[in-house]
Amino acid sequence: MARPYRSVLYIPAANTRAMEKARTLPADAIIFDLEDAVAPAEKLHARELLARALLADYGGRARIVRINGLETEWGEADARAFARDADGVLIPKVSRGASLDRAAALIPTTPLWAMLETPEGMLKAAEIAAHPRLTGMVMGTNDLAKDLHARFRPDRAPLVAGLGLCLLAARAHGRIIVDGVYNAFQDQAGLRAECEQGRDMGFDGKTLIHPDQLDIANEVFAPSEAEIELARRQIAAFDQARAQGLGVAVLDGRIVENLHAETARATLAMAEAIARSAS
Ligand SMILES: CC(C)(COP(=O)(O)OP(=O)(O)OC[C@H]1O[C@@H](n2cnc3c(N)ncnc32)[C@H](O)[C@@H]1OP(=O)(O)O)[C@@H](O)C(=O)NCCC(=O)NCCSC(=O)C[C@H](O)C(=O)O
Ligand SMILES: [Mg+2]
Repeated sequence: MARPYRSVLYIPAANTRAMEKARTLPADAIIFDLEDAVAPAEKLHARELLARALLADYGGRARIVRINGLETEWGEADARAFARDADGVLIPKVSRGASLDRAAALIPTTPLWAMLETPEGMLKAAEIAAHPRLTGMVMGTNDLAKDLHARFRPDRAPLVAGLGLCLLAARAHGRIIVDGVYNAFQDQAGLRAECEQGRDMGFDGKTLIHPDQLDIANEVFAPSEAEIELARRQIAAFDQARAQGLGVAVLDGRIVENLHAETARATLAMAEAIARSAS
């Protein structure tokens, strides 16, 4: 069944106030971060705080834990601590498919997610996406820009090749894929433009760093009323054509074929999933 990942909010696991607040925020998913948002001196404390926080009710929000890399002194214990109590475990800086094998052994049943944020990860996106235990992919555009020596630009031109490779890989293997963060969390117009770019490329949603970014991501990544109405009309027109023994319908001067009807049905399924998650 379709599940929305329009808005995926990072929360530093050392921040108890933010973890509590997130229980009422309109996020489709939360990433509780033990990695880059937690200082080394706080790592063990953050792990304890997060274990306690996850006992609380987060409603329908997917609870994903970003652990420290398995090559670090904290990663393996993080993995063991959250192998059962999260809805997903997110492994940072995954650069090849085999990097997920160790995580898969430590975390036998909980869905695995991978951060795609290194140049090697872009080049190996297909083998990462093909890993049988993988559920979703998250773009780490800050780390990627750093490793590429790229500059931040509104059109994200330096990152587009990597974003595209990861999208191709995710779609080829049926994985969820969520775009990277927009750092200037008070710049609503810039966030909207970047969400629209990500949506148009094909991402399921955007990772976010501040509650003020939630409404824009939820709006941009949801089907609009006009899209829902068009989808209903496309399905009706196609069904009618089929009933007449035709393979193609024409609606508003455009063809509607089976593939368009499939997209229309996916649009309606997502709209229903969003409505369910809001109720
Ligand atoms: C960016 C922030 C440090 C700003 O924090 P702050 O100054 O406290 O913000 P506000 O005063 O405006 O906060 C208002 C209220 O909202 C709550 N809050 C703030 N942020 C969050 C959040 N992320 N989730 C839930 N709630 C949040 C505050 O507690 C205030 O509540 P109240 O007391 O009721 O008024 C801060 O937003 C922050 O730390 N954001 C997350 C940063 C983070 O997680 N970074 C790591 C992930 S990004 C990354 O690593 C990407 C990737 O790997 C890559 O390579 O690109
Ligand atoms: Mg990163």
